[in-house]
Amino acid sequence: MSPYRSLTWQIGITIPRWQNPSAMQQRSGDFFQIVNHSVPIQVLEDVKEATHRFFALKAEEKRQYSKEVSPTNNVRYGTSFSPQAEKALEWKDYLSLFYVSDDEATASWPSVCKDQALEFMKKSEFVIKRLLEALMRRLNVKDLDETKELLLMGSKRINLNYYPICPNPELTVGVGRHSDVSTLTVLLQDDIGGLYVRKIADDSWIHVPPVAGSLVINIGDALQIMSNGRYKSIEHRVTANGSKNRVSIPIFMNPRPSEVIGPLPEVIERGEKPEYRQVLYSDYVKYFFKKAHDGKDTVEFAKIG
Ligand SMILES: COc1cc(/C=C/C(=O)SCCNC(=O)CCNC(=O)[C@H](O)C(C)(C)COP(=O)(O)OP(=O)(O)OC[C@H]2O[C@@H](n3cnc4c(N)ncnc43)[C@H](O)[C@@H]2OP(=O)(O)O)ccc1O
Ligand SMILES: O=C(O)CCC(=O)C(=O)O
Ligand SMILES: [Fe+2]
Repeated sequence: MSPYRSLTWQIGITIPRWQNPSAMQQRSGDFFQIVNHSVPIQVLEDVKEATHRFFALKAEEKRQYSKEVSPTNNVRYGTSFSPQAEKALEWKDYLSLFYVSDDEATASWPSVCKDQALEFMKKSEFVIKRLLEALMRRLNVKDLDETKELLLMGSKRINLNYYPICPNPELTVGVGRHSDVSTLTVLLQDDIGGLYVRKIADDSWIHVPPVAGSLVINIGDALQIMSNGRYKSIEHRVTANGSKNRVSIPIFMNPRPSEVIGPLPEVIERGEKPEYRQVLYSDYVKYFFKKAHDGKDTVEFAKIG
């Protein structure tokens, strides 16, 4: 049994103590969806609405947050993933908001969406911590103390993704195949569909059906590295849609950029061979953003041998 499978079992029995039972709604490989997660449904609805509101702004209003002119690196509006490196652009616009503090967010995030984005982040923290605690227990890490908490979730980023109707959806993608560079990603999708995850066993793709009120949980590369490969970040992609606009809102929980990450001491203390070297997290993220989406290749950056 993979550690992740037993984690999903663990969550199934742990969640009744935080909120309600029936946490596990859908699960496929290393992705799963949770319901009864304690984030109020209204908060989810509000942030989806706020996302539509931001992308409905006039082009010149949105453009003031683009990389070229945004007064802060913490707010970035753009198209596709890494346009300078891509042969063809992805059919997606995004607003990426890096969390520094409530005051900074209030001062610099766009007013049409900042309250709703902040509220979604804050209300998700409880479930994220419980998930990380459960994941850590399987790695022999008993306590999520302050140092571990900073290592796992010392920096947070929320993206508002907008996938406009595409006239020729078969000719492009919404998001190319990739794994997230986060520790853990909590993703809210709307009811349109189009997110697929890759099944490790046979290389096939599984659609992640929208489930009302659910959150998709996705393990990222940072946790793959810290768990010495016991947890695997999952490859995923999004198709373009020929008839409907779609939004999704991922919250990426990350190590701080200045953190050096590698297999956790608790994982390798019994002589297990480290599969990954120690890497500065900001170097890892810069490497990710430098190239077009390329499946799970980013993690090779940290692989030994
Ligand atoms: C957009 O489609 C996406 C996005 C994603 C995103 C996933 C994540 O964000 S996971 C969490 C990432 N980790 C962090 O945010 C950690 C904290 N941040 C940092 O450490 C730094 O911001 C940095 C990422 C290391 C970059 O900092 P800096 O050294 O100041 O360099 P920059 O000039 O700002 O950026 C370098 C290069 O990367 C591009 N870039 C940076 N941030 C983003 C962003 N949020 N979204 C898109 N691109 C970004 C930036 O444009 C620069 O490119 P140049 O061409 O200008 O060199 C997952 C999947 C998707 O499809
Ligand atoms: O839109 C989605 O469902 C997924 C988006 C995604 O993978 C990302 O932003 O990293
Ligand atoms: Fe992703």
